[in-house]
Amino acid sequence: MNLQLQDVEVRYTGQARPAVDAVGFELAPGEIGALIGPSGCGKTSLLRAVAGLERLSAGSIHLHGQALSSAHQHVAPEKRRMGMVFQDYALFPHMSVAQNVAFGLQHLPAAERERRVQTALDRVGLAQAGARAPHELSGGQQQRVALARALAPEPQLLLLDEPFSNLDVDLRERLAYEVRDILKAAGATALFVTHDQMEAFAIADHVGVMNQGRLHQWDAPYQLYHRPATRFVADFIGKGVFVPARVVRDVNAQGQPRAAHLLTALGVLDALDDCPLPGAYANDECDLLLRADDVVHAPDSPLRAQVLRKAFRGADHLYTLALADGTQLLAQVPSHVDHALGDWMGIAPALRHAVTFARDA
Ligand SMILES: Nc1ncnc2c1ncn2[C@@H]1O[C@H](COP(=O)(O)OP(=O)(O)OP(=O)(O)O)[C@@H](O)[C@H]1O
Repeated sequence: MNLQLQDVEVRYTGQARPAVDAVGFELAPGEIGALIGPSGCGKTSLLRAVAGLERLSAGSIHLHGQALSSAHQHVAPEKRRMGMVFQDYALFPHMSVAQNVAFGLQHLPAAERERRVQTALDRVGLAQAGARAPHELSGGQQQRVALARALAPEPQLLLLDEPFSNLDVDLRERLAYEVRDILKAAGATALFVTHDQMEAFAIADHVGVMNQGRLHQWDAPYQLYHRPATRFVADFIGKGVFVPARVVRDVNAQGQPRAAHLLTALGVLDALDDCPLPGAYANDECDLLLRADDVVHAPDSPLRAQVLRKAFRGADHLYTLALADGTQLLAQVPSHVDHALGDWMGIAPALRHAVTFARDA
C-alpha cells in the first residue's frame, strides 16, 4: 500500500475543534485521490499534513510503509520525496521552461537531467517549449509546466492543491481530463484538493468527501453518487431531495411475505435493490434520497406534479416540482420537454435501489 492515513488529526492553536479529525484512507500505487468538501472542511490542512507542512496532533501517515508523521514524529517536507503543484503555478519567471522543469534535478548528472526534462515535457505535451519563457505560455500551458516540474524528480507521491482554480471553466475541464491521462501514463500516485466535484470525478479514482474536519466517505465517484454513506454526502454530491418513506412488507395473494418496499408520496416503490427491511428504522420511518434522475417525465402517468421552478441546462431542464400534497421533487428531463411554470406534468419514479437515512429530527 502506498499512502496510508490513520486517525489523522490536525489542530491549530487557539481553535476549539481540530481542522482534521480522525481521518483515515489508503491510496494504492498509481491511484489518484481527490479531497472535496465545503470551504473550511479541512481538505487543505489534510493535504498540507501529508506534505509535511502541518504536524499531526494524533494519528499517523505512512508512505510505502515508512512512517512520515505522528504526534511524536515528523519527517521534514523535503525528505518526503513528494512533488507539489499549487494553484498559482509558481514558475520561476526568469528561467526558461526547461530550467523550471530541471529545478528539482540539480543532483543528477547533466545528461540524465536533460533526459528527465525532455520526458517530463513530452508527457505534458510541451516537448517543443523548453526554450520559451513562462510568460510566453498560456495559463493552461504554464500549469502543465508546473506539472512537468513536479513529475520530473519522479516523486513517490504528487500533491496538487486546487491546480486548476486559476483557469477559466472550459480550460479547466479539458485540462482535468488531460492531467488524468498524464498522471496515468506516468504511473504517478497523486492526491489533490479541489472545490469542484466535477473536476474530482473527472480525474480521481477515489474521492474523499469532508465536512467539519471529518472524512464522511472515501470511495469511487460512482459509489459517492449512488451509495452515499451519510446524509451529508447525499446532499453534497449531485442534486436530490429527501422524501419521507415508510418501510413495509405485506403478503401476496398466496399469503407469502413479499419483499420489503417503501411507501412514499410518489406511491409504493418496490422491486428495489437494497430496500431496507422493516425494523431498520424507528417506527419504520425513514427519509429516501431521490436524485433528479430518479424522477422521469411520463406524460400518461396518473402521478402529476406542478412545475415550481425550472433551470435550462442545455441537454436537459432541471425542474423543481411539487406533488399535490406539497412534497417537493427535482426532475432532470430532456430539454425539449418544455413545461411552463405552474403546469402540471406526468412523472414516474425510476429508481433502482433505495438510499435511505434515519428521519432528520
Ligand atoms: N494556519 C491556521 N491557523 C488556524 N486555523 C487554521 C489555519 N489554517 C486553517 N485553519 C482553520 O482550519 C479549518 C480548515 O481549514 P482548511 O484551509 O484546511 O479548509 P479547506 O477545506 O481547505 O477550505 P477552503 O476550501 O476554503 O480552502 C478552518 O476552520 C480554518 O479556519
